[in-house]
This record gives sequence, C-alpha cells and structure tokens, in this order.
Amino acid sequence: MTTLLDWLRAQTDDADLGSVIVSMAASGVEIASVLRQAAIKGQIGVVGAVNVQGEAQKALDVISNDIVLNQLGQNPAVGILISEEMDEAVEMANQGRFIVATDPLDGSSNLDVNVTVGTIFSVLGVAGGLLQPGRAQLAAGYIAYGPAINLVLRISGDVAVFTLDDADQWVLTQAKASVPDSTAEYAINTARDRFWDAATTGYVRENVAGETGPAGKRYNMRWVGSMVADVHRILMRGGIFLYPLDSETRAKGGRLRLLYEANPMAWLIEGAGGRATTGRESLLEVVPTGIHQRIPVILGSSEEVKRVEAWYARG
Ligand SMILES: O=P(O)(O)OC[C@H]1O[C@](O)(COP(=O)(O)O)[C@@H](O)[C@@H]1O
Ligand SMILES: [Mg+2]
Ligand SMILES: [Mg+2]
Repeated sequence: MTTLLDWLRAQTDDADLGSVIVSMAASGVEIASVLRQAAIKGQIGVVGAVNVQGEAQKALDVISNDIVLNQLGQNPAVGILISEEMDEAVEMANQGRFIVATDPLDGSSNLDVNVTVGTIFSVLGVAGGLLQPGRAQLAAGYIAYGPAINLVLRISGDVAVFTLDDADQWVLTQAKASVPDSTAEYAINTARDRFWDAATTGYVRENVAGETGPAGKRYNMRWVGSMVADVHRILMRGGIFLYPLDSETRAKGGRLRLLYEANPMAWLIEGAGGRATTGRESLLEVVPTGIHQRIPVILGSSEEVKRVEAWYARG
C-alpha cells in the first residue's frame, strides 16, 4: 500500500511543498465529514438561517472555506491564500513560501441533490506574485466527494489518484492517470446553445451529427454541473469539457475562474496527456489580470480539443 506521504516523498525533495498538499488533503477529510452530515445538521440549502441550537448557519461554501483557512493557517509553509470565497488574497501569519489558490467547494449547486462536488487547489511560489500564469504552478489537485472520495494530484510529473480509506488515510489507487487522445464523449451545458459563438456551435453540431457528420462517429454527452466531477470523468476515461465564452458570459470574461478552477484543472489534464485551451490560446499561458478573473475553458482529450481550436482558428 502506498500512502500519500510515501508518494510525496518520491515526488519531491521539498518537504514544505509536500506539507501544503498534506494540509489540503486534511482539509478534504474534514470537508468530506461535513458534507456527509450536512443534511442531518440542517446545513443544506440554507444561508443566513438559524439552526436548532440557535447558531447562525453558514453555507457549506463558507464552512469549507473556513476549514481550508484553518488548515493552511497552521502550516508555516503557506504565505498567501486566494479563495473563491474571499474577495482579497489573505496574507497568512506564517508568511511562508507558498501561495494556495482554492475553490473550497466546487459545484455547490449539486449539494441539494447529493451529487459529486469537490475542492480544487493550485500551489504557486510567493516570489512570483499573485498573478502568475498556470504554467508557473508548482502543484495542483482536487478532491472529489463522490461515492468514493478521491484526491487527484500532480506536482510536476504524473497525475496520481488517491482514495480515502475507513481510517481517513489516503491510499494510492492509480499512479498514472492518462487521458486518451481521442474520445466520443463531450461535456457542455447545452441549455446555453443560443448564447454560443460560431466555433462552439459548429463543434457541437458536428458531434450531434455523429456518424452522419464529419467526425464520422457517434458521440455521447455528459454534464454533471460540478467541474470536479466532469474533469474527473475525463481523467478516468477521456472526453472534453467546454465552458466557452458566450454572449452572456463575454462581459465577465467567461464563467469559470482562472486561478482556482481553470489553471489547476489544466495542469492536471496536461499532466495526464490531455490539452487545455481558451479556444484561442493555451490556458496555462494566460497571464492573470486579477485573482478572481474568469476565463473560457476547453480541456480534455487532445484530438477533440484540437478540433475546437481549429473551429476558433476559422474566425
Ligand atoms: O450552472 P452551469 O452553467 O451548469 O455551470 C456549472 C459550472 O459551474 C460550477 O459549478 C462553478 O463552480 P462553483 O460551484 O464553485 O461556483 C462548476 O463546477 C461547473 O462546471
Ligand atoms: Mg467552482
Ligand atoms: Mg466554489
């Protein structure tokens, strides 16, 4: 049995970097426990309400953020925390060498219906400043809270998958996740069809045409609505995920966040042999202009991502 600590020791000589990942993994164990019992404790679907003990109830997004803040606050290696749930970057008292950017609870609209959600994180060096391109990441990962609880990690080599056991230990269950180059499965919110640009519309129409279209094969569509769950499926068996720029999200720059959704997922997908783009440039090359910047995201099996890029290159 290979544990998370065994794997970290083999992956990096930097014990501080390893400790940041251990802190995120510990946050995941705590968040998993909160999610398991949230309905019992009346924490599902209520914000600003008061529970039976008369305590103010906090949304699970906020509870998850507090857990990460507390775990990282105890780690001397962490200098700065950027979170979807906090307007400003927080300078940690320890003034450590690492920045962590996190979406503490991704897919939270799925909580009410007991569908997989996750925690996403990216690790950068403090010396590079807050606005570093994804290519500068030192490590990235996510925790998927599904039927099994998985921690998926990449430092700079292979993408590894761990599963939480009954003793709250992370056990390595896949040493090298690999995204196949080709796929017949795509993920996009098709209810946004009327807002799409020509490239997205063109690509999806070809897929819907299946074996009668230019792709010459039948496709299937899957959309969980939790990026973590959709990306996990792609890491496990291939596929493509699209949250493109559309006429409704254009003014904001997209839907998903660059620092703590797009970049860590792109880092993992590329590490597993896949590809990640905005449609017009490599996601990992984008230099952020703000910590909560949004970005179009297209990632997954390389042949499919290249097909979308070809559509964008047409105009
Ligand atoms: O509501 P839509 O258009 O299906 O968007 C779903 C996307 O939004 C997200 O839920 C955004 O994440 P948060 O839940 O962290 O805000 C992604 O996980 C998911 O891919
Ligand atoms: Mg999210
Ligand atoms: Mg979130």
